[in-house]
Amino acid sequence: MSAEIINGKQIAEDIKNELKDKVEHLVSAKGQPTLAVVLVGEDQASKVYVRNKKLACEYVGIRSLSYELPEATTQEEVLALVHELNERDDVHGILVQLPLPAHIDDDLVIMTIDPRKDVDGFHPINVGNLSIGHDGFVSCTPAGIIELMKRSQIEMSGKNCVIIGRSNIVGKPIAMLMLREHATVTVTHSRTKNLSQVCKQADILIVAIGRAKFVTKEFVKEGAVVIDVGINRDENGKLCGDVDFEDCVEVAGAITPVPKGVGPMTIAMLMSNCVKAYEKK
Ligand SMILES: Nc1nc2c(c(=O)[nH]1)N[C@@H](CN(C=O)c1ccc(C(=O)N[C@@H](CCC(=O)O)C(=O)O)cc1)CN2
Repeated sequence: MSAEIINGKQIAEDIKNELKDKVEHLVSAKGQPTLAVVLVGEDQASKVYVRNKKLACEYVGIRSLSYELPEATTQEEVLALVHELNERDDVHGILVQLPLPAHIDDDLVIMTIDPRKDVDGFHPINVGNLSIGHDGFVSCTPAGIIELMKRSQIEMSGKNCVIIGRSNIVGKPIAMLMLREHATVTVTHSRTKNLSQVCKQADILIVAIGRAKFVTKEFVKEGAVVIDVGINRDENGKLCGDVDFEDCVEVAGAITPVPKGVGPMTIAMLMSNCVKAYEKK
């Protein structure tokens, strides 16, 4: 039996179309929703993501203000820009693309963003709100995973969910969100014993470890939902996930591909957070 392949690209398009309609009706005396996009340095992947975010903004009807700064920009200069954007009434969301160059402290920059404009959901106040179940911005990749499952009619309540990876951007927030959906959650990492056996207990397996094709069919229970958050290059330079797709597709009940799985949802949820920031103002 072959798994259902979850089409993240199509679901992301649907979300952007819904947001476009909403923005058309929302735009008012408050002016156009506006996202400030800050990119520092020359990371090629980051440049692609930022370009795609700006294109998504244009599609949905969000104005984007672009700050593309050279690698040599100092931490103080980035912090000064964030302070300036915090103060501006016509800026509703601030996005600082990660990773920042090594001489800039990511955490300090994130903590400087006004939590009400933190559309990435990385600020400790938003992370705290998520963990106690209060309203706030939820980081885009984990929010996208939940939306992907909801729109694919995947039941989460009461299911056994195993997450591989404990990063602040994906592993920890997706654990909180799966708890919110009433799943039983296990977070695994590099020191977890018998990893493949733990994963094989999962009804829903979420993989975010950044190792190309790490998860093979030995990790997957027959019929399980497999969500692949990885973006890697294989030995031939081809884009691939953390899951060995060809191997797992025969065992899983549903699976996300890479590309066109979770990735596009990250950008759709960023758009959703921008509209939310605008509505809240
Ligand atoms: N400030 C942030 N920085 C980073 C985030 C983030 O959410 N906020 N996440 C990642 C990168 N990322 C968004 O910024 C991101 C990654 C991948 C995709 C995506 O659509 N991927 C495509 C493939 C694209 C390709 O060809 O390379 C897919 O999976 O289909 C979107 C956004 C780190 N930094």
